[in-house]
Amino acid sequence: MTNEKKIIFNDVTLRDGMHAISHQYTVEQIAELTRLIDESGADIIEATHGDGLGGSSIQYGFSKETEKDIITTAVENATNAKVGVLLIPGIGTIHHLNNAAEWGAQVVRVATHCTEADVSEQHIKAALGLGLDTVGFLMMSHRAEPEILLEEAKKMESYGASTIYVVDSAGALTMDDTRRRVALFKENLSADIGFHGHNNLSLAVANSLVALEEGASRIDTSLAGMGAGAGNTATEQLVAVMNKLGLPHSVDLYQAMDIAENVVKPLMKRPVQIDNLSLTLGYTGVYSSFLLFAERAGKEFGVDPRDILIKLSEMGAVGGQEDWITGVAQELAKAQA
Ligand SMILES: CC[C@H](O)CC(=O)C(=O)O
Ligand SMILES: [Mn+2]
Repeated sequence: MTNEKKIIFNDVTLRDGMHAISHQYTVEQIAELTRLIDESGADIIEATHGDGLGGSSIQYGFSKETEKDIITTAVENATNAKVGVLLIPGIGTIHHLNNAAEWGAQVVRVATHCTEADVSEQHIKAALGLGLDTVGFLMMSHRAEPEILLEEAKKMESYGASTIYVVDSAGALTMDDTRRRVALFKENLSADIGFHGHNNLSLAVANSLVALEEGASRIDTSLAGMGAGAGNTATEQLVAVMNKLGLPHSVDLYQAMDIAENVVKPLMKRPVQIDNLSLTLGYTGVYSSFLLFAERAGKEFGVDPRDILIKLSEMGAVGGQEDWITGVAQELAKAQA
């Protein structure tokens, strides 16, 4: 690998990690984690509801703290790292974005389904107008062939995004799938490239390394993998491998290990791990954040949550369609009876 430029670490423990605890971080936990993640050397700390700005709702689950408290707490406790937010157009609006910038957020990732980049135009332009580091985030990237994904990435680049992400929301990409997508971006975009992985098929670290090999310069990680499904690329694991490979970055391995072990793992109510359900997410290509919803619906209606996920995959469910889950569980229960 020939990366000479420092790889930017975008920590998502306080955003994707929200999914794993149904968005229940307290301001005290956000303050402590921000301080520790900042001290460990991460470059960007993303902090919002798991579904981004405006996500706290009956549809996605209410967060414990207000959006303002989440963002301002992160901003007040980050000394070196920039604080970032996620914005899914339609869930969050430009009004939310204006607030986030006023509260001190410096990075925004405008996230769309991988074939819907056109809905990001006004949000990307608004973010640029606010002077934010503006990133395009193509969710469920496994659902678009590399050439189609590139066309969508080009749209985000044309709107002004300076970094574009391949996002493996379902943890469904194989290493070759990742390589083809990132390599095509590298050949055809002038924007920087990022990769966001989930570990449902146990490939998050491997896919992140492949992305780095192909020229990605930003990488998403979370401590102990704290994130949706089987979690994200675990910071401490990726750092250990990058150190062995001599890849440049600024995260301290022991600090990352200690925060993961002593602070983040004790917060997990349900272990963030590869189990039958999270493996099914990766295997069938279903949104990682559907895990807890499917598990709950399975219990409520007496059906195997794997069957719920398989049905959602057949239906082509995308992020934001959490409301389908109860209906699917009900139908399966009826068919079973
Ligand atoms: C629902 C938003 C989602 O969690 C964004 C993300 O991290 C992903 O698509 O993986
Ligand atoms: Mn994610």
